[in-house]
Amino acid sequence: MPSIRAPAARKATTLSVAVKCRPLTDREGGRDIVRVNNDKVIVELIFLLFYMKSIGVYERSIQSTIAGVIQGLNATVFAYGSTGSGKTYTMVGTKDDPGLMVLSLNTIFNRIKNDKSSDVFQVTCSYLEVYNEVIYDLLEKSSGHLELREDPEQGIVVPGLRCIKVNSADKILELLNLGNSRRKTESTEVNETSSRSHAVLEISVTRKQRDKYSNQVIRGKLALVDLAGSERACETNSGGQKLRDGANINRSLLALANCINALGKQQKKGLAYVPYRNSKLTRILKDGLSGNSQTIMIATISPAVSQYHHTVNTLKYADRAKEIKTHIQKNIGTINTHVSDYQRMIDSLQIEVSQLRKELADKETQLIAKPTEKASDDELSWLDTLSHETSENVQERINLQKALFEIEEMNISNHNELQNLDDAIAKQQVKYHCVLNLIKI
Ligand SMILES: Nc1ncnc2c1ncn2[C@@H]1O[C@H](COP(=O)(O)OP(=O)(O)OP(=O)(O)O)[C@@H](O)[C@H]1O
Repeated sequence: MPSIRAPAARKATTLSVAVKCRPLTDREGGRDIVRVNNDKVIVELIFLLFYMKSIGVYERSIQSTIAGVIQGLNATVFAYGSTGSGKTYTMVGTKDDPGLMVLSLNTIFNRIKNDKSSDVFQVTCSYLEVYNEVIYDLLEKSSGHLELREDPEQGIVVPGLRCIKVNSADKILELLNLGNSRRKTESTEVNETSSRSHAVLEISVTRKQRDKYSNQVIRGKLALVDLAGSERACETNSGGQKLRDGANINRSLLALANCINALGKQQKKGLAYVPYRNSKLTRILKDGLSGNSQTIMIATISPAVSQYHHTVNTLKYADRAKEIKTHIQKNIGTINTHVSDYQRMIDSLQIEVSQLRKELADKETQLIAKPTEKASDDELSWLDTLSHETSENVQERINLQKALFEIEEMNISNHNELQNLDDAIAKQQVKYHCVLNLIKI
C-alpha cells in the first residue's frame, strides 16, 4: 500500500455553493415563489443569494474541481436541502438528465483517457450509506455494521469497506445503480422515493510514474454525497420506524448545520469549537468541511409555496457555508518499496556494473594490444607526464613539510634559549643589587 503524505504547501480556498431550484411537481401545483434575477435568487423578494441554473451547475461549479482529482487533489460535492427538494435527482439524476455523480465520473475517465503523460492510473470506488447512525457498505450484498476510524495519514477511514478497482465510468455506474437499489428509501407524504440514509460515493484516483526507479505516487479523492432530506414529522405524516428514521436524519443534519454554523463563525470571529463528533455524517464530511478538500455544496430548493420555510432555511445555511475555508494540497507521496523491489533494483544495477566493467576491461586490452597507434601513444605519454608531475608534486610537498618541521624545531629551541638568557639576566640583576647594598653599608 503506498504511503501518501501531502507536502507542506497548502492553498486556502473557500467552499463553493451553488443553488439548484427544481421545477414544481404535479403534486405541488400552486405558485412558484422563486425568481432568478441576474444570478440572484429571490424568494418572494425577501431573500437574496446567488443562483445557478440546473443545466449549468456542473459546468460552472464542479467540472474544473473534478479535473483536479487526477492531479492529486481531494474534492467533496454534497447536495443539501429539505426532503423532496431534488438532492438525489441532482446527485444521481436520470438516464436523460444525468446527475453530478455520472457527470463527474465521465470527466475523470475522459481526463485519464486524454492524459498525455506515460503515468499509470488506477481508479477505485467505494459506496457507503449512513442509516440511523450505522454505516453499511452499499457494494456488499448483505453488509454488516461498519465502524469509522481516524487514521493519522489517511484521515477518516472505514475498515472493511469494499474498494473496487474500476476502469470505466460505465463500470462505476453499474456499481452505483447496484448500490442505489440497496439504499434505504421510503415513500413519504412529500416524496415518493425519499432517501432515508446519507450516501457517500468515493472515487480514488492514483497515478504512478512509469519510470522504473521512480516511486512517486499522486492520489486524488472525490467524495460525492447525497444527504437524506430534513423534514418535519407533520409534513411527512409518518409514524413508527419512519418517524424514528426521520428523527435520526434530522439529528445528523442538525449536527451538520451546527458544524457549518461553527465553521462560519470561525471565519468571522476566530476559533470556535466545531462539533464533528456529534454524528457519523459530520465525521465523514470533516475533511470536506475543513480539511484538505475543495468542497462544493449544492443547495437544492423547491419553488413551492408550501416549502417556503425550508427554502429560506436551506438558503441561510448555503449563505453561511460559503464563508467556510478549506486548505487544499496535492497528495504526493512515495510507495513503501518492498524488499523484493529493492532486490530487483540491486540485481539490475549489478548487471549494469558488470557490463561497464567488461567494457572498461575491453578498452584496456585494446590499449595494450595497440601500443603503436598514435592516439594511444599520445594518451600514454600524456599519462606518463601527468604521473611524473604528480610524483614530483608529492615529493615537493614532502620536502616543504620537512622544512616546516625543521623551522618549527628551530623556533622552539630559539624560544628556550631566549628563556634561559632572560633567567640569567634576572639572576645577574639580583646579584648586582646585593653588591650595591653591601657597598652602601
Ligand atoms: N430538476 C428536476 N427536474 C425534474 N424533476 C425533479 C428535479 N429535481 C427533482 N425532481 C423530482 O422531485 C422529486 C423529489 O426529488 P428527489 O427524490 O431527488 O428529492 P430529495 O431531496 O432527494 O428527497 P429526499 O431527501 O426525501 O430523499 C422526485 O420525484 C424527482 O424526480
